[in-house]
Amino acid sequence: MELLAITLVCVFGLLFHLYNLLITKPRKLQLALKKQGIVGPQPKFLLGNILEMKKSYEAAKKIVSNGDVVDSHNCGATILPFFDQWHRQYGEVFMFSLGNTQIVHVTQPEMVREITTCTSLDLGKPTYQVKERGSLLGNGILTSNGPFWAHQRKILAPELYMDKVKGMINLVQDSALTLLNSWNNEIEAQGGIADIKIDPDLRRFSGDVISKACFGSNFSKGEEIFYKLRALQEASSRRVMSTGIPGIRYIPSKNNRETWALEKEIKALILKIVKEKRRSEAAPSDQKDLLQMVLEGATINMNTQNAIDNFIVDNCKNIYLAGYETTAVAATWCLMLLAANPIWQQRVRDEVVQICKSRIPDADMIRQMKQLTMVINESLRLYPPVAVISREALKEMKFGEISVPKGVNLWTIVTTLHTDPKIWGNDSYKFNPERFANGIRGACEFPHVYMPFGVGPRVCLGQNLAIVELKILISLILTKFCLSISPKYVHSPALNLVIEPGHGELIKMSNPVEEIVGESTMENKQKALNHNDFSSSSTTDDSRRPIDKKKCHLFNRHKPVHSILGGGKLTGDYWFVLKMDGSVADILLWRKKISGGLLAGATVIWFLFECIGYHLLTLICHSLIVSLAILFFWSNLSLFINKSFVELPKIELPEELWMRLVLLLRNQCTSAVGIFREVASGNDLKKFLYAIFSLWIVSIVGRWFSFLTLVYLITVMLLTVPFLYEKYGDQVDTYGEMAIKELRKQYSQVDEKVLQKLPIPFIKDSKQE
Ligand code: HEM
Repeated sequence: MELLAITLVCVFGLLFHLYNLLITKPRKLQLALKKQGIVGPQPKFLLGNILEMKKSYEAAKKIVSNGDVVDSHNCGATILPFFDQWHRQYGEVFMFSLGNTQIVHVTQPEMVREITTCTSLDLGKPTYQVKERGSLLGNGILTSNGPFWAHQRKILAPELYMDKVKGMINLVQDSALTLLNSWNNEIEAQGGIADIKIDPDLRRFSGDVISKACFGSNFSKGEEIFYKLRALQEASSRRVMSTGIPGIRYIPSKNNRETWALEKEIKALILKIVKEKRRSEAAPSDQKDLLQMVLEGATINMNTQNAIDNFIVDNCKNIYLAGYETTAVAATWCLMLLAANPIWQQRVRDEVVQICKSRIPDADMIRQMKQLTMVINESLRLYPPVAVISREALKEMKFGEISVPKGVNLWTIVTTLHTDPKIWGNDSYKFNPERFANGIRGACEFPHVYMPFGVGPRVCLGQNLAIVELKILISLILTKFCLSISPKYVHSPALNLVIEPGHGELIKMSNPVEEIVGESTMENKQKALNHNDFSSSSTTDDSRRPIDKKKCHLFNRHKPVHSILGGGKLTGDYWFVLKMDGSVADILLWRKKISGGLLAGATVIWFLFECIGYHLLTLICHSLIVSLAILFFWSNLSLFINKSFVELPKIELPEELWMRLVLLLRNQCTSAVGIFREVASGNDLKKFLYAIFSLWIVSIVGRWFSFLTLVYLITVMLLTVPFLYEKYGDQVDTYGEMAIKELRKQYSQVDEKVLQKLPIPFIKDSKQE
């Protein structure tokens, strides 16, 4: 009897709770809003307006366009079509429901300003997000509220300030070069022009950057986390349209089971990295990565190990998710817009070439890129990765004339605000970066409605890093490739937590020369020729002029000397040697001050050993004696004068540089062995004779000089011949061609009179060929 009574009380209690949750509470909130004149579409029991939204979304998705018609960019009409319709019907402020969650839609500029810049902790991230995306985001910085959020922001923010981001530029450059290298290989493999699906590659790029920024030297392990997070994100976005339906996240459906398994695996992977990091803490490093900051923050105000673990795991996931997908889609849309607008593409390319002058863009250079900034701003206006900024009133609050009851959500639709013709003018759906010529203030009447990175206290923490990534990547891509929209591209923006191309992003990419030759004017062709190679930038300096393909060049070369010497070359497996290859070319062509120093150093060494008769070991010992004596006396003298000990700087040889050197040496040795094999294989008589002749010449020259003099002469030649050849290439080419013709004549005479008469069969074959 007692048991029956308890069961009945429990059942009635549950029913009452459900009635309150599903009917009374939403009705109360709707009534409170209605009283203030806020209306909206009629919600259905349990689902609210979800079915209507789903139907409208599916209908809009069917209207897709191909690459030829990407000239109007109303992506809001495809991804959030119901808002357009409700906006027209109910005005700038209206309400709707997602399940039992009540939402007020706001696009009225003044009210938007009040909401987004509100600093009260009573306005926070919607609580339904924590429930719905708990497995993806946990209670990290993106979803948490109140003092816990403020604590997380305090820990993470300083790590993403501009001065820290400047320290990450190297890793952004490296990741960008890896991407360019892979595209270059693909284009070369397909004969100079290729349709490339850029979005997965761009995700890999931004994931790579975040992995390195987050996990430092452990970044390779971050890759596995990255793939699992992507899968978790896909599983979570499949649930977007069931947002707000109570209890649905507890049902062990296939999707939910997949989500739970991934969540567990990701947690285990992150904690494994943390464990390894703690173990290696015996040798603390000055360079703190983001994970290090999270680890230090986790120990403050946390009582249990589980709370510490959750803090670490949630924030790692949050940074990853906040940073990689958003930046990747931002880059994707920006490249799509540049591919569809060749004039802007060329404008930005010209600017980059002029600023970078054959160097890889750095912090200072990207700061000067005004045209690129305008293009990125316009791209983020038309395709903001984050479509909705949402908040929840955690207590009753007032915005303008409207009193917002506790529990009501406020949604600001970024796509609507970014394309409203009343704010941006009649061309609001067109790509026109010129509108940002005078910055954001000059572009629209209400600058605060431009919010690709949000505004106010919860503004994006990673915007500096994102902009640096975008600028470095896009500037490098434009100087290396020419972009156009592939005919196979289907323009269909889709909402999967971020706004992304629904069918992927296909861009036709080619070496700039080939592309423009095919479809544009001679003037463009000449311009593109100037941009043929990243390292051979277009400048007024005659020594860097582009190669004229019609003219005969020595050894039939069709590339500038700098490029032949390896400058900006993007092939080969060891992409990280690239930067050094570029530097070698710069040094040989006297584009770096070090060239003079090298020549002078080589001359001094040669003079000491060869002319004065100094010995290597003696020189090393004498140098060490002098430097040790100077430092010893200086340390003691400074102690005497300043009364403080002068500590000598700790010198650590950079591991990366040594790796590069060793790899470069290994590559050169491998290619030398390859050439030896090829010549020795007996297939090419001409090559064989060239090799024998060259070695014979070297053996004679070797007899005339000592080894050191020979090395010195080679150094002098390396530092003078390419430089002089680049400067006086035309004259050298003319005389060189004459000399080669003469040599060929002599060779054919020898061939006819001697070689053909020898009874060796392959000589005759080679002649026929
Ligand atoms: C183009 C790239 C990016 C875009 C468009 C973007 C956009 C945004 C937006 C709109 C918000 C604010 C959401 C709101 O107010 O509710 C935000 C927050 C945030 N973003 Fe980004 N983001 C980008 C890149 C990054 C990167 C690279 C990182 C980290 C490395 C990052 C870390 C964060 C964090 C931690 C927050 C939460 C701030 C808080 O709630 O206090 N974002 N982002």
